[in-house]
Amino acid sequence: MHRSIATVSLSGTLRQKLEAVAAAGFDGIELFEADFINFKGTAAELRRITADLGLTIDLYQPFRDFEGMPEPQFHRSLERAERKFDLMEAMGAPMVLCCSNTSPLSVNDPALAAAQLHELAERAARRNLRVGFEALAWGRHTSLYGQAWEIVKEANHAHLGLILDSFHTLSLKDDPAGIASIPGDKIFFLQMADAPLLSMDVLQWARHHRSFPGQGDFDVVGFFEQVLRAGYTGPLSLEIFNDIFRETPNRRTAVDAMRSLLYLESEARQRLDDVEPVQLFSPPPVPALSGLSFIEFAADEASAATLSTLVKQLGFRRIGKHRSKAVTLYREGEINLIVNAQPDSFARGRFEAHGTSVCALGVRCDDPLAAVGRATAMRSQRHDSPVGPNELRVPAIVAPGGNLIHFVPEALGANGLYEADFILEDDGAGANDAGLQRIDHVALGLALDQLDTWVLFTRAVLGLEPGESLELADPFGLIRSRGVANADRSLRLVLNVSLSQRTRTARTLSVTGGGAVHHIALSCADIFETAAKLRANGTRFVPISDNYYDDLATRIDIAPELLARMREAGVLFDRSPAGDYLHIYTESFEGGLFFEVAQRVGNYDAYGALNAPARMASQAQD
Ligand SMILES: O=C(O)c1ccc(O)c(O)c1
Ligand SMILES: [Mg+2]
Repeated sequence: MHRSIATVSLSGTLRQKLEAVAAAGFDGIELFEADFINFKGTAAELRRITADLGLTIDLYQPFRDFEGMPEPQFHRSLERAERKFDLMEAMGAPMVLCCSNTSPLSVNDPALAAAQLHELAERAARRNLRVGFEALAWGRHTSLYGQAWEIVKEANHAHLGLILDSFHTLSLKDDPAGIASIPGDKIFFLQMADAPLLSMDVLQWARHHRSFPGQGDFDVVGFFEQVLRAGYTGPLSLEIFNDIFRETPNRRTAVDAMRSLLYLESEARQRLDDVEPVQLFSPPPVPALSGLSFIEFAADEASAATLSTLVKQLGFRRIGKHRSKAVTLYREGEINLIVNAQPDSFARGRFEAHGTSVCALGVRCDDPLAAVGRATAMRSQRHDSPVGPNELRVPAIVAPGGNLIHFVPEALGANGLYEADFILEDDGAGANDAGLQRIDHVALGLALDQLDTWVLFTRAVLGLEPGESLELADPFGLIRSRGVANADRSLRLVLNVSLSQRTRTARTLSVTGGGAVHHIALSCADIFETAAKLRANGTRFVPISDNYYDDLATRIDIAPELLARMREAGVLFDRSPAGDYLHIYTESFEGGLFFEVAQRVGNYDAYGALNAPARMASQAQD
C-alpha cells in the first residue's frame, strides 16, 4: 500500500519531520496545516523538498467548520477554501480533508451540508483537486462515518468522497462493519490511529492520547479489514495526536510508525485470504518462542566478582567459562545467567554506558533465522557478534534501547548452546541450591516515551500480547506497568515507566539509560523453603510492614497459618480467580537491579503488581 503519515504525529520542525519520515520508508505525508503555516518557505519550496525526499503530499488537513453553515459564513468559507486550493496546487497536494463542523453556528441539516459540500467539490474539481469529508467524533451534527457517508452520497460529486479515521469510529464504539458496503472508490483516504481505553472527554482523548496501531486497545485490525473489504486502494495513513510523541525523537517515532503499518497490514492480510484488493505486507510469521534460555549481564572484572557473589547467594553455581571470552556461566534449575566481562565487546560497551546491567536476553525459539527475518522485516536491526572457533552463532536483534535479544535454537536442547560455547566445569557449590527453577519474567524500567515503542516491538516482532495497564503508587510518583506475554506464557516481560522524575524507577533510569532491566523474577515450587535457603545463603530481602499483613487478612480469606508464614518470611500475596501468586523481592544490587522470587499457584496470570507499592514504600524507607 501507499504508506503515509500526518506531520502532526512527529516532533521537530517540518523539514526534520519530513527527513525522518522519508528515512523510515514512507511514501507520503498528510500535511497538517499548522506545520505549513509556521514553515519559513513557500508551498513551491515545500513541494521541492518533499519531492527530493521521495515523498508525496497526499492530503492537506484539516479544513474546519465548513458544512451546514448559514450566510455569510458559508461564502466566506468558500473564499477561504479557494486560498487553500491555491496553496495545494502550488505544493502538489491533490486532496483536502474537511472535518465535520463543530461550530455552534452550524445547523443540523444534512441536505444543506450535502449541497454545500457539492459546491466545495465543484470548486475543487475546477483545479482537479478532491475533497474528503471526515466525521469527527465530537462533530456537532455529524459524528459517525455512516452520517458522513449519507451526506457524501447525497452530494453526489465525483470530487467528493469519504475520509475514515479509526479513532472516531472506535472511540464512540460505533460498529465498523458497515464500512465494507461503502464503494471502495468513494473512500478517498484512510487515517489509522489506536488508543488506550480511557473514560474521558472524547476530544481530549483524541488530541492527547492517540497511539500507533498495535500500541493501544482498539480493534484497529478489524477496522482496517472492513475498509479493505470495501475495496479501498488509497493511502494507508497514520494521524496521531499524542503528547509524548510531540517530544519523542522523531527518528524513533517514524520507525515505530512504519512498524505499526507493517504490523497492521500483515495482521489484516491473515483475515483476508479471499479478498486482497491491494498488496499487503507479508513478513515471515511470528516465531514460536518458549521462554528465556539465558540472561546476560554486562560487567567489568570488579563488578563480575560482585555479581558472582550475589548470584551464588541466590543458589547459582558457576558451571562454565567461555571458550574464548571473559564470560562466565551460572546455573540454577533451568536458569542460565551469563556474566560478560570481555573487554572490547558489545557487553563492555553497554557496561561503559550503563554500568552493571543486563545487556542481552536469550529467547528459546523454534526457528531463529525466521525470527530474525521477521524482526528485520518489522524494521528491527540484526546484530552479529564475533564468534570464536567451534562456537555457535546465535542470531540476535537489537531491542529498543539497545540491548540484544538472541534467538536460541530450541533444537539445541537445554544444554547445546552452553556445551558448544563454554568449557563446562561445575564448581560444585550445588549445596547452595535454593530451588529456583525458571525465569518467570523480566521487568524493564523504561523512559516514558519508550512504553508504546516496547508494546509495539514485542507485539509486532516477538508476537507477545499486552495485558492490562496498571498504575502503581511509589512514594514519589506513579508507575505505569504493563505485562506482555506469549500465548503459552512461557515468555513474560513487564514494562514499567515512571510518570514522575522522582521515583526509584526514574532515578535508576537516569543512571542506566532507558530500556534497562529493572528486576528479574525467578520461579520456585515452594517459596517458604526457597526464601529460607536464600536467607541462609546470605540473600537479603526487602522487609514488608506488619500493617501489610493485617490489611491482607481483611482483603483476602487466607488460612491463618499461611498468613503467619508469609508475615514471618516477608512474602507478598496476590489472588485472582485463576490462582495465587506468592513473591518476595531481594534488596537491590548496585545500579538498582534486584531479583524477585515467585511461586505461581493454579493459573495465576499476572505479576503481583498490586504489591509493588509495598515494595517501593519499603525500599524508600531504607
Ligand atoms: O482534532 C482535530 O481537530 C482533528 C482534525 C483532523 C482530523 O483528521 C482529526 O481526526 C481530528
Ligand atoms: Mg482524522
